[in-house]
Amino acid sequence: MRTSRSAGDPRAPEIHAGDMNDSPTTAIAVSVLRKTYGSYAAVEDVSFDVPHGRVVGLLGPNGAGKTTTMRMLLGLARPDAGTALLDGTPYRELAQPARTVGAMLDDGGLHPGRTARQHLTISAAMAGVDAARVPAMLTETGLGAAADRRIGGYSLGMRQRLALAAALLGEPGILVLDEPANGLDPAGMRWLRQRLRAFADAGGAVLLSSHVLAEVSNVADDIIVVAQGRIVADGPIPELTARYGGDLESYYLDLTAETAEVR
Ligand SMILES: Nc1ncnc2c1ncn2[C@@H]1O[C@H](COP(=O)(O)OP(=O)(O)OP(=O)(O)O)[C@@H](O)[C@H]1O
Repeated sequence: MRTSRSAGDPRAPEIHAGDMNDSPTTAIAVSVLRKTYGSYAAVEDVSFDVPHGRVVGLLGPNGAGKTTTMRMLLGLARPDAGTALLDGTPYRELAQPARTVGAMLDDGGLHPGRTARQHLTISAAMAGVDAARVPAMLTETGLGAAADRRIGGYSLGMRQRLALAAALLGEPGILVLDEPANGLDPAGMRWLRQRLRAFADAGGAVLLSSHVLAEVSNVADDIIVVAQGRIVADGPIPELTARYGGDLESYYLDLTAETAEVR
């Protein structure tokens, strides 16, 4: 279970300490995480947990600290303080990272001169995953027909599909996805929504960031809202938005109105 749930006043901070137990139901445990760039605090005392079986949307204005939080979770940025654990272990200490967590950040280091098939085959080898999964992932993400074309000629949505295929390659139990729906066509969005739902229903945990609130409403169970590096709300969408008739956009815009200015 998550550590803190409170509908309360939607403007009231709902900050809570992360649950540091290593219960097998806790997929992601972030505790008092902090990251500064010079004297600038991009992430300040951020704590939350994501249990297995849930899809959690990480929301916040531009520059709020979402990507920085995900980068620390994935061992790509070193926290100044705090911990970020995946199934109880920091990313850098995972024995087989690709089997624990699938990630989609930025463009995932896609090489324009390679084909999607080559990219996934190399990714599989690096992750210690059976390359036999590659054709299935290409088909599942709708890239079968484009698999042998160079990535340099791919559209944004095609690159997103490929990044998702790479994230799913190791059959991980956790997904950390930064703006996964960005550029996807309606069929791609529906596929993603259904795939993430099925993933969570089978016991997987998903943390995804998005600015498309309607899409988050459709796919996520819970949301975490960050503003200016701090968590300002955390809980199930129906509870948090009850006073807004379930309208996530109205709730979110009200909550973040005072922090809408990009830092
Ligand atoms: N390497 C860096 N050096 C300096 N500042 C950085 C660096 N990375 C991030 N920041 C700053 O930290 C803050 C948080 O950035 P971050 O990318 O985490 O925001 P975000 O919530 O993901 O935003 P967006 O919705 O626009 O993607 C921003 O003000 C950003 O400029």
